Amino acid sequence: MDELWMQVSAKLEGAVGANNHDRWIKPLRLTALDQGVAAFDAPTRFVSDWVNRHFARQILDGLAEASGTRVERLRFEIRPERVANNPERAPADSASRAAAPAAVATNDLGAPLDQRFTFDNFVVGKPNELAHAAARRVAEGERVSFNPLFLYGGVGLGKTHLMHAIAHEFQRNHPDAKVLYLSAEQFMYRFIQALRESTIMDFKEMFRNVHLLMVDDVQFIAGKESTQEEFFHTFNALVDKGKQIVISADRAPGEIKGLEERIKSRLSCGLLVDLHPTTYELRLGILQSKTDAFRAQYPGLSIAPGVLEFLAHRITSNVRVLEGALQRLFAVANLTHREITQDLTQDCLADILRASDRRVSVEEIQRKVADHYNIRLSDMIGPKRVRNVARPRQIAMYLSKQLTSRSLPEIGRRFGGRDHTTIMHGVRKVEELAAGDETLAEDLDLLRRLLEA
Ligand SMILES: Nc1ncnc2c1ncn2[C@@H]1O[C@H](COP(=O)(O)OP(=O)(O)OP(=O)(O)O)[C@@H](O)[C@H]1O
Repeated sequence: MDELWMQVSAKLEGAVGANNHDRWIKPLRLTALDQGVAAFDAPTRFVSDWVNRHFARQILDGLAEASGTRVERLRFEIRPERVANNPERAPADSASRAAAPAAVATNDLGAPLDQRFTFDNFVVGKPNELAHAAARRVAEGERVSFNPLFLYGGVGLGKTHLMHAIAHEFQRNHPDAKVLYLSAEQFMYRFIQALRESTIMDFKEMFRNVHLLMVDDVQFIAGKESTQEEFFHTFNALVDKGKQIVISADRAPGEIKGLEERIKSRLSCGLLVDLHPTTYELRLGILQSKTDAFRAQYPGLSIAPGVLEFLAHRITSNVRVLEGALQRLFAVANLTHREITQDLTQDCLADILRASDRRVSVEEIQRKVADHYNIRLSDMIGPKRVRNVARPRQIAMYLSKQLTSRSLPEIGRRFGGRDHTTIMHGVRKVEELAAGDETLAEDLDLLRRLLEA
């Protein structure tokens, strides 16, 4: 059984992510597989219920595939003494953290905190500077100046990252304080569990004894009346005691439909800060910082000039997608022992790039570049080879390759029917020159921004 489970568990890591895997799958032990029922030992009821709700399908499929038999049901027995890695008892000492840098339970009452989500790893720019400053202030924990701090903004813009950073820093400044970070979904789940098990008093006490409560994705409780009621009381009790609360949501309290008015108004009492969509500069900063981290992980990999700028320009949806793109790029380059070039980037990220295609046209690029260098638009496609015409033309070729998803032959056709090798030569030439020529690099940056606007 152990061997079978090891095999399935390893596969599940890819499907559910390392954090979930560490927290929920690893603590389970498969004890029997009989007549379509898989029996497990689990450390707590909370873990088994969570697994049942969130990962049952993947576990059933994984077991069926690995065992070659039909598996239809999961059964759990709560045996904390029999499972090796009980997350609820995970030690929070620094040695164990060093061994598992990605996820660890410093936050033993709530969800695990990601060790990578710190203030040091958070890149600050115009769109998030206010949120970052407010988060820093709360993390000092000196006095409660605004309660709650309400962070909101679109998907993948860093709300969770900032909340974890606050939790880490607050705990560092106040080692004895109880910090509780959890998602609104977990809040609801724990509340229902407490009702079911008649442990509501314990539940209330647990929440009311924390020094810092952080609830992520609060929009989740919209429309869930009794959870809202309980949340409201917890919230008031903590505010009355002068304890800090941090909340995040995908939109401002007033815009969350299905949220009671009194909760909206309570949530709006403190400081509301908005994480704005990223700018080109912030995206580039984040990419540079993540690249430094990846370099440590993949020593020896090199990245050609212009690739990060290309990604920052083209992937504008959110930071999670940007990060995923870079991660994929490093993994592929590592596996294939290749340098990360523009070509590799376009091959390996074709799907992501297509999805966030900015639809800048080659014609528009030619027009802007011709204006910038004061040459005629017709020279872009004409045959002139003098330097003051040929160089801007190569720059336009380079930008066309960077900013559009056109292939080299397609770009060639738009430059007066030139061959794709001529375009490739132009692109390479500009890459080489930009690496050593600051004025050219600045020109490219400016043109990119003009085209992005
Ligand atoms: N300014 C930043 N600097 C560094 N990394 C960032 C920044 N903003 C976001 N990230 C990274 O982007 C990813 C997504 O961020 P996070 O999970 O905090 O987003 P979110 O706003 O909570 O999104 P969701 O609404 O989906 O929960 C994380 O890996 C995070 O580290």
